[in-house]
Amino acid sequence: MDRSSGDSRLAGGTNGADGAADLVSRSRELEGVAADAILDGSAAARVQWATPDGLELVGRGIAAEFTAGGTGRFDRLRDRANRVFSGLVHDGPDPARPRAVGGVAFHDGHEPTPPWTGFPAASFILPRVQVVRTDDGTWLTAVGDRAGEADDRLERWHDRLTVSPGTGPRGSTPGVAATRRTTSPAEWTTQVETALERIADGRLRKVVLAQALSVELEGPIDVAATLERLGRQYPNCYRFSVDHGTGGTFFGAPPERLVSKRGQRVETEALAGSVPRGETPAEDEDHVERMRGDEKFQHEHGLVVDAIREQLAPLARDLTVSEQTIRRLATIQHLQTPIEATLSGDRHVLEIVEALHPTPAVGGVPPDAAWETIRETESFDRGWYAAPVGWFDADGDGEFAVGLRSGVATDEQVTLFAGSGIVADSDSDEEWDEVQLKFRPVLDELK
Ligand SMILES: C=C(O[C@@H]1C=C(C(=O)O)C=C[C@H]1O)C(=O)O
Repeated sequence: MDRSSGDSRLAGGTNGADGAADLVSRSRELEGVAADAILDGSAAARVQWATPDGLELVGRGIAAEFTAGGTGRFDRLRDRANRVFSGLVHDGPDPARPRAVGGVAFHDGHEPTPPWTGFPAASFILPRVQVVRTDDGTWLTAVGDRAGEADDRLERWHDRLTVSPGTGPRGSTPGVAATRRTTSPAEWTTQVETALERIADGRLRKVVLAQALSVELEGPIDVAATLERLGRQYPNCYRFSVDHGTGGTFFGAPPERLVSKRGQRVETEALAGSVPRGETPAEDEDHVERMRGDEKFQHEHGLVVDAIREQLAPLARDLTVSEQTIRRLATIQHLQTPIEATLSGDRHVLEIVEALHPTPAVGGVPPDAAWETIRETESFDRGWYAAPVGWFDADGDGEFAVGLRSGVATDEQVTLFAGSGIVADSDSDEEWDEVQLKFRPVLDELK
C-alpha cells in the first residue's frame, strides 16, 4: 500500500471556481436540547468530545474528511485541512465555529486490522451538523456547500431537535457475557522481563507495555449512554467517541491532556505514575505518599516531564513546568505535572501534537528503542489506543487528549486497552495489577 496515501474529501462539495466559498456554515442557539440528541437514529458518521472544563461537542455526517498515513501524516493532514478551512465561510458565534474532530493511530504506518477496520492512520471529520455546548449556551451548526444548503440543514435540524430534544441519561448497561485476554499472566511476565533486560543493558530506560481485553457483551452497547455514565464517574476526565460510519466506534474517558492550544498559548501535562484508590481518605493518602516518596515512581514520571520539555522547547519562546500534583480519579491516582508554554510563532495544533506524540507516558525513552520493544513484544494492534484524539479549527487551535481508558466497540463486542510504564525495578505482578485497574473505567460501565 502507498504509505503516503491520503485524501481530503468534500462530501458533495463544489470547487468554488467562481471564487465563491466551497463550504458555508450557519449556526443558531438551542435551548433545552441534549447535545447528543443529534446522534439518534441513523448510521451516519458521528463524533463526540467533552472536556473536564465543560465544552461538549457532538457531530454527525461528513461535510469534509481528512485522512493521511505514513511518516508525513501530520503535514498532509494540515495541508488538506487548511485547504478546506480556507474555503469555508462561517456565519455564527465563535463557540459554534466548525471544528474537525478525529484522531490518529499510535503508529504512523498503521494498517487497520479488526477491530480497527475503518480507522486509518489519521482521520478527521468536519461534521455536517454539530452541536456545541459551553457554559454560555448551546449552538447548532450546519455546514453545506451552498448557503441555501446550510440554511435548509440548519432549519431542518432545529425543527427536529425542538420536537425531539433528547432523552438525557438513558438505558441500562449492555452486560458482559465473557472476556478474553490477548496476554496471559505468563506472557506478560515474559514481556516485562524482556523490557527489563533491555533496560539493564542500557538500550532502553522506559517503555509502556499494554494489553487488550476483548469483551463479549450480552446486548448492544449505546456508546453515547456509556459516555454519559463515564462522565458522571469521571467528571475530571475527557470523553470522546469516533465512529466513521465504516466500522466500529472508538470511545473512552481519558484523564490525560496531550495539548490544548489557543493562539500562542499551549497547555500540556506529564501524567505518569499510578496507584489505586484506598477504601478511606487515609488509605488514599497512604498510597499517594508511597508514590510521592518512591524513587521508581519519580524516575518514571521525571522521564515524561523531561521529554515533554525537550519536545516542546524548540517550538516555544517560554515554557513553565509547574509543581507536581496528584490527579485523583474514581479508581486510580496519578502523579501529574502541568506544563505551559508560549509558542514562538504561529503554529497549528497538529504541529504540537506531532512534536509530543508519543510522550513517554505511553511510549518510552529513547523513543526508537521503545517503539521497537512495543512492536516486538505486544501481541495485538494498538490502533488508535494511546494516541492523540481531539479537534482543531480553521485557526489551527484545538485540544487533544491521549486515547486512554478506552475501547473500540463493534456490534456486541468491545476491545479494551490499557498499559503501564516499565522502568528499572518494575515488578511484573504490580504492573499487571496496574493494567487491570486501568481497564476498569470502561469495563465497569459495561457490566
Ligand atoms: C498507559 C496508560 O496510562 C498512562 C500510563 C500511566 C502510568 O504508567 O502510570 C499513567 C497514566 C497514563 O499516562 C493507560 O491508561 O493505558
